[in-house]
Amino acid sequence: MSASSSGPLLSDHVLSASQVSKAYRQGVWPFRRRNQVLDGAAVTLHRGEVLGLVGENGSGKSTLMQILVGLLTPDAGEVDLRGSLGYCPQRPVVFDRLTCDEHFELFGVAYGLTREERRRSQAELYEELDFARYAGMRADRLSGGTLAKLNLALAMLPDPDILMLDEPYAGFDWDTYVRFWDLMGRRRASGRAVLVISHFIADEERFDRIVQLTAGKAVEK
Ligand SMILES: Nc1ncnc2c1ncn2[C@@H]1O[C@H](COP(=O)(O)OP(=O)(O)OP(=O)(O)O)[C@@H](O)[C@H]1O
Repeated sequence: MSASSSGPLLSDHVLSASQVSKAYRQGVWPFRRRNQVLDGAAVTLHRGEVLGLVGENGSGKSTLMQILVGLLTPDAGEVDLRGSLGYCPQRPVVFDRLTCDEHFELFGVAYGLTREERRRSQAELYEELDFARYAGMRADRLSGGTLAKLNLALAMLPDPDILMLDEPYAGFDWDTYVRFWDLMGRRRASGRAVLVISHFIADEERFDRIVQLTAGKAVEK
């Protein structure tokens, strides 16, 4: 696998993955078996595109996304990333005892943002996702929906070129769901790209394109 995160956006695609294969090995001998989850999957994401990744439960959507962001090594395949990346995992990775504000501070340092950049982006995200009133609350006291907002906001904090979201709005109420799509619309308009794993049929018209994972391959719908 080769994964690069290089330089200016010279071509239209910000992400291109081809021939991606991954099998999980399960059980112990003599009952050991291979679960071939991805079998030569390919996906391309362009500037200013909001792409939906759909498929049945267990079809390998999260596995593919983890490979695309570099968290998981595939058995075979190439991933070419062109630009900065933000990733929102299906299960929020947060620190129970830290408040929302403290998460922004910590992630701001990790992303290499200046204090001013981080403060500006943080204030916008509180406003856009409407959760400023929880700024001082610890993560382990947040409701599921507010935790999902924090998870999304942390991925968006550095305003990345490519945003990868694994079922980001499972816990959102309707108002937040609408705000979410407004935000994605603005990213599209500014030439940023988004890949979203979704289960909602109702979302389909909101995507520019949809790729479906079936039998380990990604097929355009
Ligand atoms: N770490 C792992 N070890 C072994 N098997 C795994 C592991 N992670 C996922 N799997 C298996 O790989 C298959 C694909 O899982 P994955 O989570 O990628 O699917 P998904 O399409 O995202 O599912 P869902 O829609 O339920 O979120 C499933 O059969 C799952 O049990």
